[in-house]
Amino acid sequence: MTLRISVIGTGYLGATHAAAMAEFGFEVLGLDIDPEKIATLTAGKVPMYEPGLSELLLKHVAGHEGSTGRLRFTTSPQEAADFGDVHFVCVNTPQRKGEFAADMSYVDAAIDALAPHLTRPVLVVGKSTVPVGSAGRLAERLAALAPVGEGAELAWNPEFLREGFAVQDTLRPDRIVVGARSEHAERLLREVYAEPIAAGVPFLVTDYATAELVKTAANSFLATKISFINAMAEVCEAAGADVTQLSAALALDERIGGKFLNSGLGFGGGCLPKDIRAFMARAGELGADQALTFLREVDSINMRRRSRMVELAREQCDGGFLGRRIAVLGAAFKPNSDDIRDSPALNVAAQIQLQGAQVTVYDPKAMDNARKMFPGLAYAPSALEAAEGAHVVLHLTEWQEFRALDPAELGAVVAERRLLDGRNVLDAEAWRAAGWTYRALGRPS
Ligand SMILES: NC(=O)c1ccc[n+]([C@@H]2O[C@H](COP(=O)([O-])OP(=O)(O)OC[C@H]3O[C@@H](n4cnc5c(N)ncnc54)[C@H](O)[C@@H]3O)[C@@H](O)[C@H]2O)c1
Ligand SMILES: O=c1ccn([C@@H]2O[C@H](COP(=O)(O)OP(=O)(O)O[C@H]3O[C@H](CO)[C@@H](O)[C@H](O)[C@H]3O)[C@@H](O)[C@H]2O)c(=O)[nH]1
Repeated sequence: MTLRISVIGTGYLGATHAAAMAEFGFEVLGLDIDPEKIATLTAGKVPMYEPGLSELLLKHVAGHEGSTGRLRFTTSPQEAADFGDVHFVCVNTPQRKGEFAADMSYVDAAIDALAPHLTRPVLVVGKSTVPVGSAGRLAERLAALAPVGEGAELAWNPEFLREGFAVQDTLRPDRIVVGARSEHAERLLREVYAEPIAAGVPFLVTDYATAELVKTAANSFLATKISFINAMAEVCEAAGADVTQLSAALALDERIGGKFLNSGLGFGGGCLPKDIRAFMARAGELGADQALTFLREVDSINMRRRSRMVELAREQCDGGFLGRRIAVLGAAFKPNSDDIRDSPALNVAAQIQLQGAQVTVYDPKAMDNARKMFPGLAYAPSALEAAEGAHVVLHLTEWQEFRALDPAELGAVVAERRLLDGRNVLDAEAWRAAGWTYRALGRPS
């Protein structure tokens, strides 16, 4: 009999994971505490923007014409407990308010809601990003609360998907890492991931702590690489050098590589910033804080990008924002996503608005989320309309749509042709040729 899988938490990670499990051929039940999200998913709609996810959902959500019917959703933990042989925990682990540490209350609540209904042996698999040591603690909590006791086993299987590529990263990840305490758990997860394993995806089995650490170490490395190139951008700016040429040259060294070496406004989102901070906090608890002091620097370099961009915008406004109109292109923390969690673009927009400018934002997909979180900013339905009457245009999220903008067309509607490229991807020469002042972080003016 094929495995039945429940996915607890159907946000960016869980909704994609649930659809991918259905694509692998399993019967899947998604569980969330948010009834609106569950209603949307049940209607075959994706509550966020993630390329390819809508198609995958419609292919599998029960009750839709032509669907396999393998994917359903619920708000009842008891239904999920009765249904699943394997339960994936995909709930949020945000940064605690006013602290660096991760807020584990959602993971704890998910286990507490599921466990009392577990009356037969099952495998609970953590996918959320958690501080090292959490899996050991949760395994005990689970066995203590489940009527089946240690028959409710825990494994840890961190997730490495990138937003914007979530579907392909879930169906064919670079690697599958599993922290497991028994051969039974390993066997079940090999069955779950039989398809990617058959396609050659490496399947690594470790203890709990190592599996948890692979995740936080990977995100720390990625964040460090971005902050490294942004630190170089600061030096380039001081020395009159060009960081884009520098990174292109570094990238040709195969040992360094060009991925995650794009300088600009730095990293944001619901993962890298909070994950490096939670990692530092956890290392401190473990007495290993010295090992990660460099991450403090990685974080500060990253946050300095945002203030430097505000400064550069002020310089372009001849020293003062009062009464100036600023157009901000981009609100999502990265292109191909509507996610605005810790978005560098919106952080810069809000700072500039606070300092007296009139800021108008446009983003291809993140407008609704941005409006909810930053109701004080103005929004326009297109890049062209956002730019109307602007004294400075800020390009802060590198959507393909912005690369295709016509500098002459935009030039016709702005008050002044001043462009700040926060992502170092626009064609400086083309903009300058159309009469624009083009400035970017870490590049000569
Ligand atoms: N977003 C990503 O790209 C990504 C990638 C890898 C890992 N992660 C990690 O995965 C976890 C989830 O991230 P996300 O971006 O999907 O978050 P999210 O906020 O989009 O989704 C979390 C979902 O869990 C639900 N939830 C909260 N408590 C619940 C409970 N007790 N029972 C059922 N549902 C509950 C919420 O309502 C929400 O829908 C985090 O730990 C994150 O660090 C995220
Ligand atoms: O060269 C680069 C690459 C990225 N970024 C920025 O870094 C942030 C994060 O980008 P990315 O890592 O692509 O997005 P996420 O979807 O947040 O994915 C990261 O966080 C996830 C959640 O933990 C992990 O699963 C992924 O492996 C990890 O890449 C964004 O603001 C990007 O604009 C740069 O500034 N320069």
